[in-house]
Amino acid sequence: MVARVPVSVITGFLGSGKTTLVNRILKEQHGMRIAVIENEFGEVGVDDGLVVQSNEEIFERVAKYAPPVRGDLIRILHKLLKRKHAFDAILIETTGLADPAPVAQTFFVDDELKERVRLDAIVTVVDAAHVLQHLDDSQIEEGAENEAVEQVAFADRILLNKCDLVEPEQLAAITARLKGINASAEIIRTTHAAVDLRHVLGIRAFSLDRVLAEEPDFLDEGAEHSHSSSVTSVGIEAEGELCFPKVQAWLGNLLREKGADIFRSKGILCLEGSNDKHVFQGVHMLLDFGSSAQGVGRPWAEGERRLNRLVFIGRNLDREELNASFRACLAASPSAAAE
Ligand SMILES: Nc1nc2c(ncn2[C@@H]2O[C@H](COP(=O)(O)OP(=O)(O)OP(=O)(O)O)[C@@H](O)[C@H]2O)c(=O)[nH]1
Repeated sequence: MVARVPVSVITGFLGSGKTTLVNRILKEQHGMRIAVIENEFGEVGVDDGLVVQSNEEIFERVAKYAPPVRGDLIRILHKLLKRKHAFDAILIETTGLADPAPVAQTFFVDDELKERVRLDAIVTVVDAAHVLQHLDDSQIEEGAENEAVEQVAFADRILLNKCDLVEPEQLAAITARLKGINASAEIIRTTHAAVDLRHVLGIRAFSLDRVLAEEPDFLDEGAEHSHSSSVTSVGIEAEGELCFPKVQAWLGNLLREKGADIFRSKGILCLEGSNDKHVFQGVHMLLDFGSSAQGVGRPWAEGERRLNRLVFIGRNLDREELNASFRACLAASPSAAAE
């Protein structure tokens, strides 16, 4: 019998470090051919510009799937398995708002997939700086699931990431809290998702029995789970060069004032006077800028249309206001000139 291809599901809340982990896996010299399947939440895809491109043959960034996930995901996996060159491993990165259960279920409901692939583990990346706030989120509607809790509960392994941002005593308290939700998953502390890949890939940690003990309707395809609908996204896609000091001031003020509600923001930016691709990454109030010149994201490809692409994910987002304040940062915009 041909060995089944191991699949790792990388989950974790918005901004916890999933892409950082995937990039790390792709850059490592492990000699494996790895297929990556990504799922983005929101109208404007930004991650394709943020995932590293490996110059080796090991990585094929295959496809994106859109929620609702399962049908799409099954189709993508079938397509993957038809390829001539087999993959040694498949990584599925979920959106930060995904419940990992339907993704995991995919591997048990489709007969052909059951024979060809096996779910190796659900790896949950946790943001040490924000996890308690997400686990204790009081704004989730009555009866809806808290995805942050689900992601921890379903984990076979937890990467407690961003340890650089919190004090050691806090780490101990967070670890105790995570163990309270999931006593069996091993917790590995990381910064920038730096982990020995042997602790993440090929670990054979997923146990259907354990999941069924906790969630008896796991294999019931019709089982309905209610998800919070109060979190939405606003995407902005526009041509034009931006004035960097204005963008900095705009995003800095926006996240300072509304960062409690804006869980995640990120974008690819074209800046006035620069040929590099610039990116920003926001997680609540924390904001970082980088550029392809610094090795962040990919540079503009020859002939690539230079588009600014931004996405904001959170609650109470004001689409018009976000669009208007973005436009005010365009270098040649009338409103920018009027300031
Ligand atoms: N200080 C600090 N920042 C980190 C760490 N890990 C990741 N980051 C930063 O956190 C931001 C979000 O990281 P990503 O890897 O994009 O997070 P993600 O989970 O893929 O985000 P979404 O897919 O949007 O949900 C980026 O700016 C990272 O550079 C860490 O350990 N410490």
